[in-house]
Amino acid sequence: MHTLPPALPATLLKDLDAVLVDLDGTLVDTLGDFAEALNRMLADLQLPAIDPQAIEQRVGKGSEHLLRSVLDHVLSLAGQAPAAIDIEALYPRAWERYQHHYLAINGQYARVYPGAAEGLAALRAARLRMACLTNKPTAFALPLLKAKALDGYFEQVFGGDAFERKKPDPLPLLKACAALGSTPARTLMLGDSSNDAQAARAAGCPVVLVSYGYNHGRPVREVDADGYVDALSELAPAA
Ligand SMILES: O=C(O)COP(=O)(O)O
Ligand SMILES: [Mg+2]
Repeated sequence: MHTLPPALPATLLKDLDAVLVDLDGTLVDTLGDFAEALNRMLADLQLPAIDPQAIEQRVGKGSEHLLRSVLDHVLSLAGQAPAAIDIEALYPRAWERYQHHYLAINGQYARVYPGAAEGLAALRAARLRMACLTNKPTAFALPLLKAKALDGYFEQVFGGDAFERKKPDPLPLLKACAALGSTPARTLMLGDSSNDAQAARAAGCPVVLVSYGYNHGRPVREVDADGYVDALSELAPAA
């Protein structure tokens, strides 16, 4: 089992007031939901389907980025030059269809990662204030958290549309810290990708990454962070 590196002091949780928790790839394995909603959307547009593996590498920078990247991928597979104009011409209908399908299946092809609820319970028991901070649209994040019985842990839920910019920009973290009445130095970011880590570093938040999520197809330990865990339950203080 991987243990926390020395860079993550055992006392880290004692030096915190708050925690910001990422959603996709950190709390919930949503790749099945992404695949189902994207492939239903692609079928509506009479475009070829996309493999979950190709989707996984494209998750993390929000739904608008995901959709453009998926359209670009399937158009090039279909032998069509991925001219920006094609994508932009398809985008409004793609977005409308994607939203429709995602909301219809939200959570049905997704599962909470082992140890995630236990980890959140431990953070709550440590009296830390908690917000969910995701690049997923708020309208997708709220029903997903509720469907997976994770909503009760969070005072606030900030989606990718909550602020002017998304992770890896530090702005969402800075605004979420302010909303929780905490300072970045005393607010831990828990995430799964370089987007979470870069945003945290730029905001001045400590950051711990899970090893099992979506990091654009790259090993997560390549990403600069204060620690890595194989399950959020590892954050529970040793008895
Ligand atoms: O929807 C995404 O692109 C990723 O969402 P996340 O920030 O919860 O990982
Ligand atoms: Mg994530």
